[in-house]
Amino acid sequence: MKNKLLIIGASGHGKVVADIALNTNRWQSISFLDDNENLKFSLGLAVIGKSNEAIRHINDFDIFVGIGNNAIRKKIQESLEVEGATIPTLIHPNAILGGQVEVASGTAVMAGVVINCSTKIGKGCIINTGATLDHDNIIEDFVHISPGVHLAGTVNVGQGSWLGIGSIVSNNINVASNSIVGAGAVVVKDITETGTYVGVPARRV
Ligand SMILES: CC(=O)SCCNC(=O)CCNC(=O)[C@H](O)C(C)(C)COP(=O)(O)OP(=O)(O)OC[C@H]1O[C@@H](n2cnc3c(N)ncnc32)[C@H](O)[C@@H]1OP(=O)(O)O
Repeated sequence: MKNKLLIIGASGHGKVVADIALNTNRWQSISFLDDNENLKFSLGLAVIGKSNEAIRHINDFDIFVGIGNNAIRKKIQESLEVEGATIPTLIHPNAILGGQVEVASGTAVMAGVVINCSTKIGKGCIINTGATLDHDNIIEDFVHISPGVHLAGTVNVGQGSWLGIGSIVSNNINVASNSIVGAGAVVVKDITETGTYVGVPARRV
């Protein structure tokens, strides 16, 4: 671990990521890279360059991808991994994690999240504000669990999926990779085909 953190992406999601980092008191300095040339500061922290300049900072900074889009976050994190960047996990001090919970690198766990025991979260995920993930869940890499989502026990969410705000997944359900579950949807059956699912009960659109 280094004493400086660089966050790629200084807009909404990047700011929340920075806010977690500030709350952990792990880094002496935190700054951003962002492609918006007009953005000089975000959350009072300096934007020091563009996202394609990350590699040159690898020896001096831990680097975290603060971009909400799953596919873009995956692409950038994987290129950083190839270059040997140190990619931390960011867990808000007011998140509650049970026993034998694993959270991989590049994943952000926001304030108010509860993750119950024996759940595994992959790399580059977003576990957003106030979401609850119960026991024995498996969340694969580069998933976004939006604010206020509730996952019951033994739910598997495939790589790259996005569960929209306030959605619910019942127990023992599998969600196929790269699926989208709409805001407020309730998933009561396995999602076996990648697609967009909305409503109560959730149906493909
Ligand atoms: C901190 C943060 O901000 S994290 C981000 C949180 N944001 C979210 O979670 C947003 C989640 N997004 C959604 O729910 C979106 O509506 C999506 C992704 C499911 C669909 O978006 P799009 O692909 O643009 O679909 P579109 O808006 O064209 O809707 C298609 C149809 O599905 C319906 N629909 C869309 N979303 C939903 C939903 N959540 N529930 C029920 N019906 C829906 C629309 O009304 C429309 O129906 P119609 O054809 O009869 O008019």
